[in-house]
Parts: sequence; structure tokens; C-alpha cells
Amino acid sequence: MTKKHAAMEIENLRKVYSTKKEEVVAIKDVSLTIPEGKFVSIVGPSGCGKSTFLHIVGGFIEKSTGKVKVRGKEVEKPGPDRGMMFQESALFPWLNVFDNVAWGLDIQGVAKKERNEIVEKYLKLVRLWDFRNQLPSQLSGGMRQRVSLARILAFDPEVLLMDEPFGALDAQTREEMQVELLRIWSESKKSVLFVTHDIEEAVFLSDTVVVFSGRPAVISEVIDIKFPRPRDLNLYKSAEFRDYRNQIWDLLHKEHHKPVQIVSEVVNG
Ligand SMILES: Nc1ncnc2c1ncn2[C@@H]1O[C@H](COP(=O)(O)OP(=O)(O)OP(=O)(O)O)[C@@H](O)[C@H]1O
Repeated sequence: MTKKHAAMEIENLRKVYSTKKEEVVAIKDVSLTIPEGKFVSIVGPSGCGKSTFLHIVGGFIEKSTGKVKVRGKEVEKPGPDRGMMFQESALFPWLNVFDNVAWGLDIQGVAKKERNEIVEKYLKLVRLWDFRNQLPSQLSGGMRQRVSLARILAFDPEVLLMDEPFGALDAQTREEMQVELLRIWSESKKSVLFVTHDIEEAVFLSDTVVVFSGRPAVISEVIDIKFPRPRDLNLYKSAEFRDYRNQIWDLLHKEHHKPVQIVSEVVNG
């Protein structure tokens, strides 16, 4: 029988950035296991190392020491098993919505008929099939992010890595996108690692919220969010929701008020 791996396994991860002047410890020692099919968010003070962590799992930044595995396979570089989404959609402005989603499939040499079926499937999933002939500039920010998501899902990655994907959207669009993301996630069943500044967003979306300390990042708390699914925006109004929010807020503000020397660890090269 083959061993069933977790979606993502991070063991004793450490990242030190070397600059001309100094060596900066961005991540001190983080271990985290994300089970298959779960939605896990990371919150933490600004500059604590959340993006660095996500980019290391994505294979875009090299780790210093430790182990990072996706479905049991050691991460060495970016790969199609990991779909990465950023704050700004990285769509080609000269291609229409359909061709933006089709582009990666063409590069992979997917036959035209199959490619067209995949593009249709995912544009329908993100509810943008009727906009397939529009250019990105003709869409709203939220719609552009939905096209980005369709493009990533078309690759059928094993896990989704999302770095503040709704950070540039207004508050109302952001909430709509959270609902949309949960709907799409429940249909696609991907494991998600989601970085956000927004505590409420993390509580609303996640099975688990991981709270990072100030830099250098260590995990200060792992909180399971026990709301049933499907979830809707009324959850924001519940007392339990506020309890989770306040618990995380307290943790982050405790971090914020730590003395400066603890927030920044600099090692001599
Ligand atoms: N290429 C680099 N060289 C040197 N230091 C870096 C580099 N990239 C990031 N850092 C430092 O590492 C720390 C972590 O940065 P990172 O962007 O991962 O934090 P973050 O938690 O995602 O921040 P934010 O929430 O503000 O987006 C920061 O102090 C940053 O200045």
C-alpha cells in the first residue's frame, strides 16, 4: 500500500537573506503540516516572513535549511503541482480572457479540443464564460482575479498558494471574492495555503489559522476554526466569529508590542 502524504509538509524551515550589510533571519524555525484538502491561512505582523514562507513552498525562493515537501515530493523549484496566485493578477493585457486561460495549456502542448474544454470548464466555474472575449482591462479587479484563478486551476495543480490575492480589492468586492473562493474551493477540493493581513478573512475562509510571530517568523499559535461549511457572510456577525477574531488580534498585538530587539534578529555573516 502506498503511503498517503500530507498536501504540504514543512519541517524546521529557516530562511536567512544575505544582503551586503548583514544577514537577516526572515524565518527562524517553522514546522507545519497541511493535510489534504484543507484550507490553511497564515497571518502575522507586516514583514514577519509570510510571503517568504509561501514563496519557498512555491519554489520561487530558496530556503536556507529545513525540508519542504508537497505531496511527499521535495520542493526544489517552481512546478505545475503548485498554483501560485498573487495580489495583482498576472494576466497578459493583449490576450482576451479565454486566451489568457488557454495560454498555459498551449505551452504544455495540450491538444486544442481538450484545451478548449478545460478553458470552458474553469471559466464557467469562476462564472466568467460570458466574458471570454473581453480584454483584462475591460474587467473589474475582482473579475481579473477570478480569471487568474481559472488560469491556475486549468493547470490542475495539487495545491494552491495564495499571497494576499484580494489585497488590492475594495472591502465589498473582497467579501464577494471570499464567498466565491469558498464555492470554487469546495468544488475543486484543492489544498490551500493562503497568506493575508486580514484576520477576519482568515477566520472566514479557513479550517486552520496559523499565527506567525514578528520577524524572524516562528509559529506563535495554530487555531482550528470550527465553523461548519458551507459558510456565508452572515458568519461575520456571530459572537463566535468575533471570539476567534479577538483571539488572533490579541496574539498579533502582543507580538506588536514586543521589544524591538526580539522583533529583528540579525546574525553576523
Ligand atoms: N530579498 C530580500 N533580501 C533581504 N531581505 C529580505 C528580502 N525579501 C524579504 N526580506 C526581509 O525578510 C522579512 C520578511 O519579508 P516578507 O516579505 O516575507 O514578509 P511578509 O510577512 O510577507 O510582509 P508583509 O506582510 O508586509 O507583506 C522582511 O523583514 C523583509 O525585509
